[in-house]
Amino acid sequence: MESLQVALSQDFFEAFARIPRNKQKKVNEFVGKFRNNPQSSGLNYEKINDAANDQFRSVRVDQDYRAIVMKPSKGNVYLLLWVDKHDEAYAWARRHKCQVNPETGALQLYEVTHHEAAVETEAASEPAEDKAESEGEALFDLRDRELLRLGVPEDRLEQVKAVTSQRALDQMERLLPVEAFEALCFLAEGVSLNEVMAEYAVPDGEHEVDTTDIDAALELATTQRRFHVVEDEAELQQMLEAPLEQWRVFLHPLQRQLVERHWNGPVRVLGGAGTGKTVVAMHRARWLARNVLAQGEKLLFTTFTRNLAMDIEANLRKICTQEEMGAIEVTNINGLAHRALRQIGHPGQVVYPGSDEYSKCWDKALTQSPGELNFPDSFYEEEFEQVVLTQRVQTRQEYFKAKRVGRGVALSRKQRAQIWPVFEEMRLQLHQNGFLTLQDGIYAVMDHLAEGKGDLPQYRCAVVDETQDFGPEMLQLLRALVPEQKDDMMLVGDGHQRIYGRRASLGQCGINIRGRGKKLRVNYRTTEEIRRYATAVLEGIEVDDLDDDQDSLSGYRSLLMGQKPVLKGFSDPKEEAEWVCSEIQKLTDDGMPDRNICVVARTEKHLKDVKSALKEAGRDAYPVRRDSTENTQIPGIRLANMHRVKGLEFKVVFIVAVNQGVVPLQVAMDKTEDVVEKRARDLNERALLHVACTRAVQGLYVSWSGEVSEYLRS
Ligand SMILES: Nc1ncnc2c1ncn2[C@@H]1O[C@H](COP(=O)(O)OP(=O)(O)OP(=O)(O)O)[C@@H](O)[C@H]1O
Repeated sequence: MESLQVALSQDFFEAFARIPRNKQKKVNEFVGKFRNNPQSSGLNYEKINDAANDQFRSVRVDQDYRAIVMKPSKGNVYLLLWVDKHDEAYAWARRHKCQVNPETGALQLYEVTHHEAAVETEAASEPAEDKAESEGEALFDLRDRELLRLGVPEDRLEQVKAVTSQRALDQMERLLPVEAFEALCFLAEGVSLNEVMAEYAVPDGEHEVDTTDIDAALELATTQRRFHVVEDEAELQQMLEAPLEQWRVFLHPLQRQLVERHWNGPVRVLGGAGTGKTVVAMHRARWLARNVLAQGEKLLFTTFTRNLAMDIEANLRKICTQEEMGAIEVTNINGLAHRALRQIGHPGQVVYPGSDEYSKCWDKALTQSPGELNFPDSFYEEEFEQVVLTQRVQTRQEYFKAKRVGRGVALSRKQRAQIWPVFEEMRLQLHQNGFLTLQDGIYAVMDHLAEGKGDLPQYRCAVVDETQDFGPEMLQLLRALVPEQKDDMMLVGDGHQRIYGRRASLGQCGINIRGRGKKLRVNYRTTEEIRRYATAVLEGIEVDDLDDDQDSLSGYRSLLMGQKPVLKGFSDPKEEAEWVCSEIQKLTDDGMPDRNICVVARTEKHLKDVKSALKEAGRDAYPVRRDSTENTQIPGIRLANMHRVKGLEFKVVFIVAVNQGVVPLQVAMDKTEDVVEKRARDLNERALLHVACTRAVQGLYVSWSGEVSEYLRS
């Protein structure tokens, strides 16, 4: 007998997540039975009168619940589409269509009748300005053929051609298959037809589609973003245990294209906040472990921040087998450098700028500064970090030749000679105290590797998240640890989220991406309203593409719609803190678990008033830590500074104290007098606010007391 297969739809998991726990157990048993034998006579298939698709059947889960199943006329795959209470399940079946698109070959699921009525009513109550807009020109100047190739079903062509505004398009969301809606959204956002066609359309006239062949449809990446053929019982159980963690199985076709193929060298993945870069990186690591690593070979998965590395390791465990995990090493880049230094037996202790030890060395070094030049102390520190350390300058002669691109003050040869003693003294101080900077530490490791002593692990592949924050020496270290070859590296990042350090170019660090890579455009995390607000914070700012070009934040789209961010100013911080508490109270009264709420400020100090107000209100609150994973199960409001929330997400985010002088942080800005450096810091500060805003999934509250931050004034 031909073996039977079961594919579960993404919608099924959403429906499953919504039903009560005791019923989930029943559904779980049912799914197990169904998967073992979808044709089992005990399953009571019932035809649904008036269903838009005559292959839809309802199947009894228990007395109250029914699952909606598609029983194909041909082939050996059964589709499990929905689960709900009896009447609701039937209503769902009457409202949806599931069929293979004759043009694209993808299996599509979309609404038929319910929302058509809704669209009419909503159109009748459109605000005046939208009505005016909707009487205007058609939004899409496309031929039927192009629309069909983008996956618009034939029976929707006329409606799509009649769309005259973004709002009218938004209202069609459920009436269109997701891929077609997404493609139209990008066109409406101004992404060029060529780009959208390249990413979404089927090649013209390339293949014949058999609309009854569900097996073939399930092979397509477009189908796989919404349907998954379950491999085994263990996978099914994992999926049902965390039905909302859909990233584990349902990849966007663009994500899948990046993950499941061989690349001829390093590949770069760009994408704004929340576009699923980390998800791509994790799936890539699994794919490499399965398809590329030979016995005994290792993969390095590295990030900039420590807590993100820990989160990633915990998530990788959810999608990888133990054996695969055994070949994957997850660590943040500083941790990797520290360990390598120990392994090569380097006696130095790494010290970081801002630490007491480092500052003491500087106090001594600055005694050598030539008074006649009148440079501020900050100038020397910046010059040391950005020129001397970055270019490994050891001698006065080397300093004469060093490139000073990006420094605000030009220096003559004579001036270089005058200031060199400061750096010489700094190196001496560090050395005498047994200290070394991270950069020097990394270079020591690279020297060791270059000598070929063979006592440091090398990796077959590396997957890198948060690449935008890696300094040049870190990228060079990666290059040294991972020999150049096919499938050697994947680097994901977003220059708009650079909150540490400065720009480094992959190419200039020996990582040649040569056009390999893609940009992810669909924001999976935040609502469109929050995404737009967070993008506006960076308006007019130029950001690099991690290599030698520019990147931009246009051409993105979130598919979730929601409330506009709430913005509110107060005359003093106590009032602001009370407001935050009362808004939190409203949210928790409405059923939002407090663990899903995070209050963020530029620094810990600016969380003080909210902390006391929460305490007075008898609420649990605890800080997001640098060195632990974010355990989403522990109750309590989360508190964090802006740096700490990078890479995380919360249902609701409150950003407090967005005051003039705090955002951007005046003390950080005042530390430099160099104009170029000031601009770089301003960018980092804006990026911090952008990062904080983009952590919010459905609710964003931004507040201030006294004068509002200049970043919010426009
Ligand atoms: N294919 C997918 N299906 C469902 N959810 C997804 C998918 N891809 C990503 N997500 C979800 O979207 C959210 C953002 O994903 P992720 O953290 O990978 O984005 P990112 O681009 O790395 O974000 P950031 O740069 O802001 O840290 C997460 O909740 C993730 O689970």
